[in-house]
Amino acid sequence: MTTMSDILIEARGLNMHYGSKHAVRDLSFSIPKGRVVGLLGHNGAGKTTLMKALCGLAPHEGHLSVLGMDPRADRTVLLQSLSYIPDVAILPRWARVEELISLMAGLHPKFSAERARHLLQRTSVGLSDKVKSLSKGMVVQAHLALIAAIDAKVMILDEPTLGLDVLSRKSFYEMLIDEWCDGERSVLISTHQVEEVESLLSDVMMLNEGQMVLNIPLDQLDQRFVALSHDPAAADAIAAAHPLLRYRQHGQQAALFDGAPPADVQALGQRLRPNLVDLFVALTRAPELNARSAR
Ligand SMILES: Nc1ncnc2c1ncn2[C@@H]1O[C@H](COP(=O)(O)OP(=O)(O)OP(=O)(O)O)[C@@H](O)[C@H]1O
Repeated sequence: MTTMSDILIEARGLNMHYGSKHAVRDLSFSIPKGRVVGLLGHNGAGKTTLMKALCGLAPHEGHLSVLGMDPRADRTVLLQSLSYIPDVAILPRWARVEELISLMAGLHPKFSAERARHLLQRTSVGLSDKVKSLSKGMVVQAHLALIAAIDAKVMILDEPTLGLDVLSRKSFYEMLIDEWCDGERSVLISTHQVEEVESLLSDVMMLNEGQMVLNIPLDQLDQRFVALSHDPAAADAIAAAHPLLRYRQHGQQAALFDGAPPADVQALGQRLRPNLVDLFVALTRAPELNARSAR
């Protein structure tokens, strides 16, 4: 059971604006310790904006607490226990990796140079390499090794594997999960690679046009959503039961329901495991569905 002291991040009635643009709308959620949370949403959904608020980089309205602090007012103290990798690479190109380690050791009280060197051994990045000589994937690995060497409680990663090939993405996530996640710390990751992160995540939050359309632990997906594969002959009866989404899986027609459809409809198909990609499509494509899905 999660207690109040386990909550690392809490938002209630969070709103954010850029001028007249309402980018984040009335979000309420909490992230306890020990979670790996995926933040999903189409381009412009509000993921980066929310992450900036969590790091104290953008003003917000409503209640927001990160590690018990107000991210805007307590930013300097908060950043000792919160690590953030933004969606743009920020490692200085002129520096050698070993110089970055010395720099971090001088700047951050919770940074361990020894740990950074250990983490770098998992990568193909050498200590004497200059950042400008590294490939995009190597820069991301080096960045994660530096950030994961900080003894923080929360890590915020904004599209960390953008532009990387599949092997680099895999080794990035392996390092994160093996070396940083310890059951106490939590990480929030925004990504468009929904399929790929599904097996890593403990929870998923989906944003659509600034609103939360789903916030659920992945092990509860099966309880809430019902996916059925069915014969073409049953299509009309299935459609009449108002599924969230009709799609094809393994060459068969399928339908996804929010909650169990009536027993006579369930009897028309075989139950499938709902996957995150289908849910994402269902909950973020049709605005009229979103209100009833955001329970
Ligand atoms: N500096 C800014 N000034 C004005 N509007 C902005 C600014 N930054 C973002 N927005 C707007 O706020 C909304 C949310 O943008 P945000 O960058 O948070 O989306 P995102 O989910 O991170 O998208 P992406 O997946 O493309 O990175 C969008 O409509 C965007 O145009």
